[in-house]
Amino acid sequence: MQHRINVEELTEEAFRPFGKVIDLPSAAPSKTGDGWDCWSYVQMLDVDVPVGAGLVVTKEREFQVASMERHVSREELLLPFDKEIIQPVALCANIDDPDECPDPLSVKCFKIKPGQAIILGRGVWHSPAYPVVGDARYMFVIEKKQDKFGDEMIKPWVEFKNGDIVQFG
Ligand SMILES: NC(=O)N[C@@H](O)C(=O)O
Repeated sequence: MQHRINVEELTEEAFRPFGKVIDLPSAAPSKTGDGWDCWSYVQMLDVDVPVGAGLVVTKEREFQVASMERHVSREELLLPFDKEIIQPVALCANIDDPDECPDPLSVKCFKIKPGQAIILGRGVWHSPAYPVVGDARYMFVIEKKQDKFGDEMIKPWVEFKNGDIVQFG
């Protein structure tokens, strides 16, 4: 079955079931200087071992997703470099179930603009992000450790229940 959903703007409230949002706070900066304002800490990444960074060049392609991965033991910070990206996510129903499949009915797609970032919660299903237009580059930061169900395998992708497909736009 095919499902069709709209891409949503990234807001703290809409993204809450999937993790945390990093964006400029409306509150006054905690530090300022000559020509700069600083807010810290705007968000926390919960880790217990060193983190590593990965880079993805994501290429223009059809807006549809059939499978996702998840990291049940680790949060993941993710941010676009140069251009807007779209991040599909799905709810984690049971973080202790190694055989869980992502539920296509829980999928949401969020637009992340340069200057914004997300921290995916542990176990939250996600596909690689998509570029809005053309090709784009994004970075992710995650603990360098084995995940509980071994999602460092070569092929961590799990198809949606019943082989469903989610299209977005
Ligand atoms: N988010 C993304 O594109 N990739 C990471 O989740 C990863 O583990 O490779």
